[in-house]
Amino acid sequence: MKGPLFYSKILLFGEYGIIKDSKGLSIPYNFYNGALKISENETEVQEESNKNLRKYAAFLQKLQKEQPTLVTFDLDNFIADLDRGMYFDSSIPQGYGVGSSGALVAAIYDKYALDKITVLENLSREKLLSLKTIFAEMESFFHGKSSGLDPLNSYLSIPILINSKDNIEATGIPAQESNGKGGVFLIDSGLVGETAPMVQIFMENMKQEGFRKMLKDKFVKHTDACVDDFLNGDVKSLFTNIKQLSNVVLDNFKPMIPKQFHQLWKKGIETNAYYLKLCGSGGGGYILGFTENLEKAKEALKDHKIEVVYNF
Ligand SMILES: Nc1ncnc2c1ncn2[C@@H]1O[C@H](COP(=O)(O)OP(=O)(O)OP(=O)(O)O)[C@@H](O)[C@H]1O
Ligand SMILES: C[C@@](O)(CCO)CC(=O)[O-]
Repeated sequence: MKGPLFYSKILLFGEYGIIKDSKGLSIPYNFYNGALKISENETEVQEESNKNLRKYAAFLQKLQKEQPTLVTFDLDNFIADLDRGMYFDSSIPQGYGVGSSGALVAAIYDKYALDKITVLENLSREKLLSLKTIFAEMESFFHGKSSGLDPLNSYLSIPILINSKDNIEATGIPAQESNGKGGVFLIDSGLVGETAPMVQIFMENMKQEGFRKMLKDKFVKHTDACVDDFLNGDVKSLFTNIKQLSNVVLDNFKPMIPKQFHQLWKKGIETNAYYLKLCGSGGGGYILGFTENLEKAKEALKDHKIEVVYNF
């Protein structure tokens, strides 16, 4: 047995901000995917995945007991499938900011949720919001606090615009320029990051008034502007705003940027060759880059592995 594929995602804008009501824009990233699969002779990796899913089944049992009106699952079937060796067969790297746990949550909801909201029906704003609320609870097992956006993106496989916490919509993004000079790219930091401790640091920082003010007056402001510019195809304004965002993140989100990238981050801002931002919660995994000139950026970053994900 092999279930449907669920894809990785890239949160282009909105990490952390969306926990506190900024805009956000998340797009599917079809390069990686995962699916639930049952096979008899399990490898070590498959066994590990199966073990993880067992812990997750116990969590879902508790969740549906505590919040029966939110969501319920066919847990008997889930556990029976786990006994038959089911695991999440996934190429999505874990702790890389591209939503491995989100794809897993989407796959489990798709297969085992009762009365589920399906992709095929007309998805009103209310239904999208219900889905996001369910996914936020389901993903909290992996993340601590979660917005639910990653699983939603993976489940629907379309770009999602977050206007605010309770106003989200499916959206289109401007078509790519196939021979555009500029682009968005991923840099592999070579380190595994963990979302939960990063979100914890953020929540701790949010207890300080100065940090809250910075978030509202700078981080959220630039994030919102970047989302608007990206969707409007206003590339010139986008780069003005992304430069500011890159600066604010370097100044205020240091624990989320691996040390060996601080200098590289700064160099981008100083030379205007590229601008870096967090990809998801940071702390390792991928770093997102924006450049008006991919050739120039590649030259400046020639010691690093780069994957282009969008062309301007
Ligand atoms: N194939 C898999 N099988 C079982 N569990 C998995 C699998 N892939 C991911 N997970 C679970 O998801 C966790 C990783 O989730 P985490 O939120 O830390 O990172 P991420 O989802 O890759 O990154 P981000 O949320 O920043 O995009 C793993 O520790 C594991 O519990
Ligand atoms: C850091 C965070 O904002 C994005 C992680 O992809 C957490 C979340 O909202 O799920």
